[in-house]
Amino acid sequence: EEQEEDTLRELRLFLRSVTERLSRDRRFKAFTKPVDLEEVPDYITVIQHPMDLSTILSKIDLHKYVTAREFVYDMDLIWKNALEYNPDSDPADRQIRHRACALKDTVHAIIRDELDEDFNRICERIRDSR
Ligand SMILES: COC(=O)N1C[C@@H]2C[C@@H]3O[C@]2(Cc2nccnc23)C1
Repeated sequence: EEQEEDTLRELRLFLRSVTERLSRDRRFKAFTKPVDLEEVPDYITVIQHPMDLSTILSKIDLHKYVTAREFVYDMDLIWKNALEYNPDSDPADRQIRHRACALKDTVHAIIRDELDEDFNRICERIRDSR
């Protein structure tokens, strides 16, 4: 009903604010757009489910997320993909893995600090009812 749409609208506002904050952080530049599959042709053979911040922003606007849990699942894809595709000891791989870990810790800290538990439970009940 209308109250549910009000709740989901508020969730989208929160998820956009988190995603835009992360997109402005210079540490996360490599995560802002999809990896270019023409520049990196083997990427799609290694990573089955690519994800990036611009794709998450598009999914928010397409109403793909009804809970923060689904949003965090896609955020976790970003840093897990980076750890998987960049495993080597060379400085470039180490730098992107460090940034991937920073992304993971930042996302989880923002959700812990800024997502109200009762609001989250209302979103989860909406999802379970659908
Ligand atoms: C999230 O970003 C990544 O996992 N990567 C891995 C790719 C390998 C390396 O860096 C990336 C893009 C790139 N493009 C051209 C040549 N080499 C590279 C970004």
